[in-house]
Amino acid sequence: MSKVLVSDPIDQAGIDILSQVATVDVKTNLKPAELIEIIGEYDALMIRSGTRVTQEIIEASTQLKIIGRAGVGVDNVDVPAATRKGIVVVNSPEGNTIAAAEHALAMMLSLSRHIPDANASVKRGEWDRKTFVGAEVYKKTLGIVGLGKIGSHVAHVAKAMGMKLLAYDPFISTERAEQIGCQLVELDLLFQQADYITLHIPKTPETANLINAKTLAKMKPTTRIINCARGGIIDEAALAAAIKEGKIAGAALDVFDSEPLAESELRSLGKDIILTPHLGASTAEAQVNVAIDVAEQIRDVLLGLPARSAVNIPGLGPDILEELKPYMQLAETLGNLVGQLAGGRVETLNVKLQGDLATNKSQPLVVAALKGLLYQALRERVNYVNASIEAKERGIRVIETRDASARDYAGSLHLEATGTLGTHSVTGALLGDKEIHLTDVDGFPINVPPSKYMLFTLHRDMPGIIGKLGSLLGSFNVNIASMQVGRKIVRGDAVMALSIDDPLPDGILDEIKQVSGIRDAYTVTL
Ligand SMILES: NC(=O)c1ccc[n+]([C@@H]2O[C@H](COP(=O)([O-])OP(=O)(O)OC[C@H]3O[C@@H](n4cnc5c(N)ncnc54)[C@H](O)[C@@H]3O)[C@@H](O)[C@H]2O)c1
Ligand SMILES: O=C(O)CC[C@@H](O)C(=O)O
Repeated sequence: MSKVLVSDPIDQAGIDILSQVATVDVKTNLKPAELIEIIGEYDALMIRSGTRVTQEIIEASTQLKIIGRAGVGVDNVDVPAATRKGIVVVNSPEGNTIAAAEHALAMMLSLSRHIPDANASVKRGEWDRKTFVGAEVYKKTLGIVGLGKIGSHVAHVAKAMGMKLLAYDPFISTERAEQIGCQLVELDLLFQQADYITLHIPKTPETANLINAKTLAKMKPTTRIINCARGGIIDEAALAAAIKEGKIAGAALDVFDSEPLAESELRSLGKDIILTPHLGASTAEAQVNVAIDVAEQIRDVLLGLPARSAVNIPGLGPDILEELKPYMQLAETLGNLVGQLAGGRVETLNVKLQGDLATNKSQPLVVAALKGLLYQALRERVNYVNASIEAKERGIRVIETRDASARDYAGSLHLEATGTLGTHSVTGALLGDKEIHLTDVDGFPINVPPSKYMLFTLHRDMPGIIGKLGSLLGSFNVNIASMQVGRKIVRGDAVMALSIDDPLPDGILDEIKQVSGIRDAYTVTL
C-alpha cells in the first residue's frame, strides 16, 4: 500500500479520501532535518503553508510521486526541483477563493469601524463612543489591484455595498473589467483616487514592494489599504511610517514579509491597523474544499490517473506524455516569451504546430503555450487544466493551425501574439539532446537557447551597432552571456537576441531605444 505523509493540519475530509488508497501518517511541526530523514518512506506529501518543501527535501525523497498543497500558493514548494525529479505538484486554485475575498471585505469594514479595538475596549470594561467614530464605505472608491478570482469576488460584493470600483490588472481586458463592474485604470490613478485599496495579486518580482514610500505618497490621507494576498507586496516599514505620519489613514494586513510576524513597528499603530495571522483561507468551508480537492488528486495519481490541477506536469496518459514532454517545455517557454514581447494584455494567440508536431496528438502543446503565456499574470495558479478557461475569461482568442510541410526541424512550434506592444512572433524547436532553441523571432532567423534574462532589439544592420549596445550595457554593469544577430538581408532590418546574466536595471531599456539605428527593444524574464 502507498504511504502519504501529511505534514500540516488538514481537514479530516482529506485524510478520509487518502485513507481509501494509502496508509496516512499525520506528522505536523516537523523540523526540516526530520522531514529529510523520513521523506524517503513516502509516495505522497500533503502540506499547507507551514511546510517548506525545499530542494534538499525533494532530493532526499526516493519514491515521492506527488506533492499536494491544500491551498493556492505553491511558493513554499521548490517546483522546479520537483519537476526535475518527475514529481507532480498539485494545488487547489479555487478552494479558498471565497474565504480570502470575504476576509478582505471583513478587514475593510472592521478597519473602517474600528471593530477590533472597540471590541477590546468594551471587554476591558470601558464604554468609549468617541474614539471609535468610523467611516462608511458606501459611495467610496475601492481600488482593486489584481482582478483575478479573489479580486473579482471582492468587486462583486463591494459593488452591492454601493462602492465605486477602480481596478488595475495589466493582464485583464477592459471588457472583462467592465463585466465585473470595474473601471480599469493605471496604477497611479488608482493610488491617487482610491479611498480603500485592496491587493489581490501574486508576489512576483514586479509586485514585490509595490506599496512603498513613493507609492504611499501618492495616496490620500484618508486611504486605507488591505492586504490579504501575499507578504512582501507592501514595504512594511514604509507603511508603518505613512500611518504614523498621517499620510494614509490605516491598513489591515493578513500576510507579512516574514511569517509569523516578528518584532514589528506595525504592532504599535493602535486602531489604525488590523493584523491577522494569515487567516484568509481559514474557514471551515475552505479547509474542507482544499483538503478534498487536493486529497482527491493525490488519490488519483497514486492510482495512476492524471491530476486535475497539476502545476508542473500535465495530466496526460503516460504514452502521450513521454512523447510530448520535451515539447511541453518548449511550448511553455515560447508562450511566456511571446506574451512578454507582445505586452501583458494579449488579445490573440496563433499557435502553429509544424512538421512532426502537425498532428491532433500535439493539441496539449497549445494548452502548454497558453500556460506559458499566462504565467506572468497567474504564476502558479495557471495549470494545464485551467489555462484554456483562464485565457477565455481574459478574452484571449486562440487560433490553432498545423503545417506538416514546415520541415526545417523535425517538429517546431510557431507562436504569434498580439497585445499592447503590437504583434510579435517566435519559433522554437528541440535540437541535439532535446535542448530548446529559439529559431526565429519576429520573422528573423536566429538560433539561440533561451535564458532566464534576455534582451531583444530590432535594429538596422549597420557597422558599430553591436559595439554601441555592448558599451551601453557595460556602462550599467550588465554582463552579456551570449549574443546573436538574425537578419534577412545585409544592411536591412535585423533582430539581436542577447542573454544577460541579471535582469536589466530600470530605465536602461529607454536608453537602448535611443541608440541610433535601434528601432525597438524588449526585455524578458523566462
Ligand atoms: N490570505 C490568504 O490566506 C490567501 C488565500 C488565498 C489566496 N491568497 C493570495 O491572494 C492572491 C490572489 O489570489 P487569486 O486566487 O485571486 O489569484 P488569481 O491568479 O485568480 O488572480 C491574480 C490576478 O493578479 C493579476 N496580476 C498579476 N500580476 C499583476 C501585477 N503586476 N499587477 C496587477 N495585477 C497583476 C493577474 O492578472 C490575476 O488576474 C494570491 O497572492 C494568493 O496567493 C491569499
Ligand atoms: O494554508 C493556508 O491557510 C494559506 C492559504 C493561502 O495563502 C493560499 O495560498 O492558498
